[in-house]
Amino acid sequence: MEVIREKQAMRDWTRAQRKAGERIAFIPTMGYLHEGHLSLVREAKLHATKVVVSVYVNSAQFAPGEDLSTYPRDFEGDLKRLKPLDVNVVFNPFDLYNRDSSTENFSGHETWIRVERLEKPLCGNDRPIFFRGVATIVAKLFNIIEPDVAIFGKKDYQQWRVIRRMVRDLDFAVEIIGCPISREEDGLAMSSRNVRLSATDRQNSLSISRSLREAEEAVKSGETDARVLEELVLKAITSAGGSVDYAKIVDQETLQEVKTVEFPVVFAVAARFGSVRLLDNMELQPPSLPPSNPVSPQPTPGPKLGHEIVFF
Ligand SMILES: Nc1ncnc2c1ncn2[C@@H]1O[C@H](COP(=O)(O)OP(=O)(O)OP(=O)(O)O)[C@@H](O)[C@H]1O
Ligand SMILES: CC(C)(CO)[C@@H](O)C(=O)[O-]
Ligand code: BAL
Repeated sequence: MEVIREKQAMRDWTRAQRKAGERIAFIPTMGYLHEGHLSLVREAKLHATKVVVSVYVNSAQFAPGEDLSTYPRDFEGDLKRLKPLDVNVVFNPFDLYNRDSSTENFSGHETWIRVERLEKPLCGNDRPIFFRGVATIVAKLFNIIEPDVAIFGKKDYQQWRVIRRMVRDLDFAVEIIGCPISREEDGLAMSSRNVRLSATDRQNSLSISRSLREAEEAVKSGETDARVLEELVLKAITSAGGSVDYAKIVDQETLQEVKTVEFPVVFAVAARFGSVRLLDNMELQPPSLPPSNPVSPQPTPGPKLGHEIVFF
């Protein structure tokens, strides 16, 4: 497993591999890796012959006052976790922006990607520059690494949708795959930030996944009123001491709020316990639709891996 820190060395590596007939999968991360990240690596190996994982905490997606300075980091631990999975390259650049050398700001960088509609709801309300930062860094990473396929987790559902849209709209030659959420045994969605939860908040944060499961059961029993379902989740989380940024049932494609659960929707939640902001979500199908109903029409059939594969 090679660690590459320079853009040009990364590009040279990919181009040499492609010349040799290899297919390259890429997993962008911000490090402090857990089983959720490793599940993306395993998925990547089903789609490619070589795997690149980036570890880069992208300051451009954090607004002032957000948790950039306390974001957990453990690069040596990350390498130990990736090694047994036969990852080929860990791309760990020092900095990817052309910054004014005397400051930490972005005065040397002025090009930003906005996915105008999809970036606005849900996390876009609470993190005003988040998706601009994510779309821009992912575009830069795609340009540097030039992967054939890139893997994202559906834990960050809106991020996955934003990236898919960017790839489609800007004609990136990369296939985007979304993977299911990996959970702890008790149901908490795995997240690097979980490590910052106090023992009490860790316990109380289970109200998120538990109430989402209750909402899912309610839908199975015939409840289709989105407001009723949202209220159920909101109450469960606030009663457990959490503060809800949003608990919304939205269309899986447009991320616009729906009134009733009549077509494939996703119940998306962001909630804070202490200073830790957690995301979780559940794709919901009304009982009348078969559970395997695809999220979106597939232009070409993909391999049957149980995960949504989108070709552009
Ligand atoms: N529990 C999980 N299941 C599946 N994918 C995940 C999970 N957690 C993170 N990922 C995916 O891993 C990739 C990198 O995410 P990132 O490094 O930000 O980790 P994270 O756990 O989401 O951290 P945090 O939410 O604390 O920022 C993203 O595509 C993200 O969706
Ligand atoms: C996609 C990403 C690596 C961009 O910095 C980040 O938002 C993440 O880890 O989900
Ligand atoms: N996984 C999303 C990265 C962030 O919250 O900044």
